[in-house]
Amino acid sequence: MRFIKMQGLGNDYIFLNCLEGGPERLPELAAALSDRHFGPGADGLICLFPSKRGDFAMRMFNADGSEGEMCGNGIRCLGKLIRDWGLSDRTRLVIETRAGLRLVELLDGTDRERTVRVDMGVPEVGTPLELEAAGRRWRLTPVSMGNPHGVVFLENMDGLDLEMIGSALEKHPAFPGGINVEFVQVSARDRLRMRVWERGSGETLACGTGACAALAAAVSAGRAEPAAQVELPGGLLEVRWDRQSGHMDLTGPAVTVYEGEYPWKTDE
Ligand SMILES: N[C@@H](CCC[C@H](N)C(=O)O)C(=O)O
Repeated sequence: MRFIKMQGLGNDYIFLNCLEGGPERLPELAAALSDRHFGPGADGLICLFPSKRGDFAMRMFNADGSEGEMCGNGIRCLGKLIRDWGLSDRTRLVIETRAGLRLVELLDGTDRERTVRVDMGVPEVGTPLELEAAGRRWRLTPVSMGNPHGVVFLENMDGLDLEMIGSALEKHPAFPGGINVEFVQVSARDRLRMRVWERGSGETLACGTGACAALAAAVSAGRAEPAAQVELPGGLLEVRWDRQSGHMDLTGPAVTVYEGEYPWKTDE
């Protein structure tokens, strides 16, 4: 089975072309491909499918095989890949996700790396909650970007035990389906520093939907302007919230890493 590995700010995924039908047992395959010791290694799997509502459809699976609704870094990579595979020469593509239709716009770039902008839809910001996790109380703002997030503001992120606190909040009983958790330090009104613990994948170097959730929570709390840079361990994402339409857009890189073959037997 042929695959391509790509990354956006180090948030890396294995991509499969499933336009003619995908392999069986996708959740199990996602976990096998994502394994960083016994497989190619990635934060998850993204599959390209045909769509009746958009130009193409995408399904994304986390490293543990669970299926997510949307992936901001992954959809940018998929936009580049559709062009690289010669499936479309358009620079604007509508991609169907489990979170709805998303417009992907290919900007400048090379064969290896391209800047891509995505209309991420309208964020839904909930009322902040006080939660007990890992022996402490946390104030968390729930945000839906089509997938569930919880944003925690910190004065200083140095020394944060992301694995312990992130995993406790991810699986908190208040969120039966789990959440992605963003820890955010507001460095300036147009710059946020963020670390993320992703549902089903653990710590990742970046998260596109998470960066949008962080800005939506920060603007709603009066802490930031609606256009900001989000600084992640993997690099910078540009996020802009158009307060008139309510839509947020996300701009960042999409990078091809390598192409490979994986011995996946469909009859196992
Ligand atoms: N890394 C992604 C988000 C991936 C989905 C997530 N783990 C979930 O289960 O919702 C991004 O760039 O948005």
